[in-house]
Amino acid sequence: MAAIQLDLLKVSEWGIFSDTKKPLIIAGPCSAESEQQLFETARALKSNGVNVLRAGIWKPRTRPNCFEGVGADGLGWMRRVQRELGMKTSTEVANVKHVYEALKAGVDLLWIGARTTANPFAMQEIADALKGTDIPVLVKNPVNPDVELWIGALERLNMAGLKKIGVIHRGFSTYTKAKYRNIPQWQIPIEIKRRHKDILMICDPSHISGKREYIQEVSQQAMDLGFDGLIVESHICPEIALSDAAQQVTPSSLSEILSHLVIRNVETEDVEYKENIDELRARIDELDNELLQILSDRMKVSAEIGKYKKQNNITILQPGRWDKILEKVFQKGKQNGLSEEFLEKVFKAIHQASIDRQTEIMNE
Ligand SMILES: C=C(O[C@@H]1C=C(C(=O)O)C=C[C@H]1O)C(=O)O
Repeated sequence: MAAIQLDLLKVSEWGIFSDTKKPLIIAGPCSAESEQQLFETARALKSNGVNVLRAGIWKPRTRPNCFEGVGADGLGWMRRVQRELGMKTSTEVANVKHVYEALKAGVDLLWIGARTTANPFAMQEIADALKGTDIPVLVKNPVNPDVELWIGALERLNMAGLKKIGVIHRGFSTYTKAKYRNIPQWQIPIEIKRRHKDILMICDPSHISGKREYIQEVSQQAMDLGFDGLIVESHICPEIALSDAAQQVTPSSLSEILSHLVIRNVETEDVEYKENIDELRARIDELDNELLQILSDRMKVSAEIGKYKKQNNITILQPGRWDKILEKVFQKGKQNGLSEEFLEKVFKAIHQASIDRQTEIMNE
């Protein structure tokens, strides 16, 4: 299907962030647990310059019998935060009932959780329920690394007339034990940015990290990749949090993390920088041309091999040969400072394309 260009309103016109200088910050507890916990956290965040509070009211938990949020009671506490602290508030909605209750309670911004984004039926129902409103909505990536599903959710909201739409990158579920709770796979949000240059991009370092000690590095990486802001889980007393205790930070640790962030520019007018970068990019362009020529030559040889295999009734896949290639590539790569992880991705893609070409030949 052809890409739909989203009709978006700039974040400066959302009426949410008083200052749209990067990084935009949304912070607050994973869950609203009590009026006191929510209010004290909000007050501490506010005194550290945070103006948009986040809090989960309905918590989609993986297993039953976990704390599943305080429900509609928490919406009243959010109202108090708006009234007494002058902060904006945000929460997650996962179904039509949540949408109506959050709208009725005057929540300022909604976000869609990863499990909901992954479900087009739920997304369509939510989009229909939001029709006629102009509330800002941030869409978390689906749990699986599927760019189309993520964009599909944005398109459903946009087609319902919402223009204050952005994304939250919270990483992707994994079966394997990895450093981070949800692996970032940065190429997925990078692809979103490539297709929708003006979309607001927020990173959720808390859910990517799973542990508070990694929040700084993930936040910095997000800034270096041009994200507009961060949504961070912050709790007045993380140790006793009812959900996600290991990844929440106190409001003062959050300030500390933010104060260490280096915010870089996308471009500069500096003439010398521009000249030098142009020269280096010309070299990259030349190398890319060589790379393309080499890939094309390799594919031609693979096609010849395919024809020869067909004549001799030989299988396309040759596991022994493929294993030797990988082994040699890893060894040479090591001497040239290229990681196995990187080379494995590149050569697996090349091998697959080579097999696809030979399959076409076999079927001719
Ligand atoms: C090209 C061949 O066919 C397949 C593709 C390979 C490749 O692209 O390097 C290697 C082994 C085979 O699985 C071959 O048999 O050499």
